[in-house]
Formats: sequence, structure tokens, C-alpha cells
Amino acid sequence: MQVVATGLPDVLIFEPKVFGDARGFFFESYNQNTFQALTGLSPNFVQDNHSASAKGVLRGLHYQIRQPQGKLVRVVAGEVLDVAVDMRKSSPSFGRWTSAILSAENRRQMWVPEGFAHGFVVLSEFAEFLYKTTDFYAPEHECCIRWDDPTLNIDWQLTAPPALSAKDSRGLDFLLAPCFD
Ligand SMILES: Cc1cn([C@H]2C[C@H](O)[C@@H](COP(=O)(O)OP(=O)(O)O[C@H]3O[C@@H](C)C(=O)[C@@H](O)[C@H]3O)O2)c(=O)[nH]c1=O
Repeated sequence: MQVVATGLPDVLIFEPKVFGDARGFFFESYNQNTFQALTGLSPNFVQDNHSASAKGVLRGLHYQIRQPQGKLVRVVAGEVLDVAVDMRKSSPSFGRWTSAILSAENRRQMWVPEGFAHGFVVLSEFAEFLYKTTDFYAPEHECCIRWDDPTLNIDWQLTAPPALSAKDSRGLDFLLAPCFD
């Protein structure tokens, strides 16, 4: 496993060591010891999630203002642009975003710490997205920032308007959204 920096110091990309042979491939998609050795962090993952989406589907930007979730995200089919936004007022990178292409091919994982909003858009015909979270889903604490917020001005690499859930089409402006202290 190798760590690659992103545009934000606390958001990290992991590239697993892949063992290919005549049968196919093998890699450790998560190893607690390796993760700790590489990051100094020991997240306690309590939930695994799996979603599937068609091209142009954009999910986000989501976070839980209480019971915040750190997320270790990856793609097992297709390709997405994954985005994290720092929502921590005390952070030097407050209000900044970073993005990375995650795909079944590059097998990259992104670590999105607690205190960040997260979203992704599907760039391939279809994508399956898997992630581990450090706290449980708590819809009563969920917040959603609009994907096209003018302050954040995220480059989603879109050529057409995205497909959104009803909830995501009612996302808040970043400037009105609750933040972490
Ligand atoms: C996220 C989640 C949803 N659900 C249910 C609620 C709803 O009926 C259905 C779909 O939920 P959503 O529309 O919120 O799913 P989705 O838009 O995929 O939400 C996810 O988006 C990405 C970007 C994230 O970062 C995740 O943390 C999560 O917020 O699944 C759960 O039961 N548990 C969960 O952990």
C-alpha cells in the first residue's frame, strides 16, 4: 500500500499493492495495521456501504454534523470523480475541496476524514462504489450541500447536468451550511 497526497493535507489516497497471477488478482482492500502505519490513525470502522449508479449520477455533498463519519471509499466497477470538502472552521483548509479519480482500474481509495463533506459523480457508463465509515448512518444529523455551490465552485468534470436525488437537488449553500468547530 502506498499513500499519495491530495490537495488537502488530511485527505489521502491509497494505492494497494496488487498481486496478479494466472487466476486473476489479489489485494488487501483494508488492513488496520497498514492503515495505522501509513497514517498514524486508527479509525474504528463500523459500517460498510455499497451503491451502484449510472453515468452522470452525482451523490453529495453529504456529511453528518453529529456522529460525523470518516469514510474510506473506493470503486469496484467503473470510474468516478470523488470530492471532499473541508467543513472544519478551525482548519487552515476550511472551505477548500479536493478531488480524485477513483476507478476499478486504478483501485485507488480515498480517505475522507470526519469533518468533511463528501460526494462523487459517475464518469463511466456505470459504477459501483464501496466505503467503510467510522460512525453509523444517522439521517437526523445528515446535511447536504448543493453540488454546484458557487462559493465552492467544484470542477466536477461534467459535460451535462448531473442526475440527482430529490434530497441532493435541495442541497444547502455552503455559506448557510452547518460547520464543525
Ligand atoms: C447512506 C445510507 C443510506 N441509507 C438508506 C437511506 C435511503 O433510503 C437510501 C439512499 O440513501 P441516500 O440517498 O442518502 O444515499 P447516497 O446519496 O448514496 O448517500 C451517500 O452519499 C455519499 C456521497 C456519502 O458520502 C455517503 O455517506 C452517503 O451520504 O439508503 C441507509 O439505510 N444507510 C446509509 O448509511
